Amino acid sequence: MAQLILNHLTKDFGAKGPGEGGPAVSDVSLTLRKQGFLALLGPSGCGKTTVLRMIAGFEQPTDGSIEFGECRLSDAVRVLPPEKRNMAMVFQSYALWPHMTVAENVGYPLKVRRISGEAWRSRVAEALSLVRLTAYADRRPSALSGGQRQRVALARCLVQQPDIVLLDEPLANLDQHLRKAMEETFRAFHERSSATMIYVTHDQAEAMALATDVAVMSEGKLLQVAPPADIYARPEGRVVGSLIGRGAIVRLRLPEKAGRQLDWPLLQAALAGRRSGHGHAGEGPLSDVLIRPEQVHPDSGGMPMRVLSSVFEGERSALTLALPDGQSLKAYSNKAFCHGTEVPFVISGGWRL
Ligand SMILES: Nc1ncnc2c1ncn2[C@@H]1O[C@H](COP(=O)(O)OP(=O)(O)OP(=O)(O)O)[C@@H](O)[C@H]1O
Repeated sequence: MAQLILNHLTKDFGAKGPGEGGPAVSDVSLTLRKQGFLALLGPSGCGKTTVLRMIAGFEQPTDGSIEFGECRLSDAVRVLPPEKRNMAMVFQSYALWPHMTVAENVGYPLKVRRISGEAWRSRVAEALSLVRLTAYADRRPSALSGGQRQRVALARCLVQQPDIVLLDEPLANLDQHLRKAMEETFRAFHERSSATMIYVTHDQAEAMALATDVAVMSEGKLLQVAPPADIYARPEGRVVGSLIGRGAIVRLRLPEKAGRQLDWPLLQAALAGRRSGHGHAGEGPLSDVLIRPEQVHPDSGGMPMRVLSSVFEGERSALTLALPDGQSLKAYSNKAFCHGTEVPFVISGGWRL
């Protein structure tokens, strides 16, 4: 299977309204892992859908190119039309034909390719079985739930045996419970299809749960691409640090030679403005430090922090704490704390962004 490569991809719609100016997508370069599952994550308007539409062939880049193996799919001069790319796209709206049955909807792309008879029946049956809709083959989409409709859209995608599957917020219209169930379906779909998948979402938990790689975009630019565990542990910069996972970003003066992975003695010294093994903390340049809630623990030997809020979340409570200098932190605890109490906490680690 060939690799998809985005090469300095740029799209400028030429819009110059108030607050606008830069290109929708700016100089995005990315080599997708073969048969990988890439989640494209970022706030609304950061250019995710525009990247997806350029990959699909619906938009032409203003600059840069898209390659699939040896084949150039798009650049500022030429665009291979969508129907000539072996790609399938799944939309938020499912885009099913209301007058066709589930089986007819799923088999439609095969009909377009003039596949009929036994070959048609067996491929449709296989795709329906994968999304667990065999019993619904003769229903119309109007007689299905939202999750079932999305599974029809997935089966229609699978039946085409595409090289690349593009998914634009496919779970956005489903409730939380169904989204979780559908994540399983997507995983099975990915394993079964051996296609490279690109999944646009602004839900970081969904991205982390599904993807082999997460790409974070902001204001048209690609900020970081890494496997979920890496991007969680070592985010680059404030935007990625605040988008991925829960956590607090605090500003601390750190010695010049402090690394990026910070331990409690160094953090404690920086918070108290004391000398640490790395030099004099509390006097170096100000740095952004990401502290995850699971790194903050109540400990009698810790630093006193004020509990600003304690929210019961079932398996634990989520706390908001105020550091002695007023900055806030998040923590998890099995024990509830009263608002306003001072409790000693230790911060087992932090990551300098
Ligand atoms: N056809 C178009 N003409 C002009 N501007 C456009 C067009 N399509 C998108 N844009 C602009 O490009 C920018 C990126 O839009 P895009 O839809 O790619 O963002 P997104 O990250 O997918 O957002 P969302 O999560 O809200 O769907 C936005 O500022 C948008 O207004």
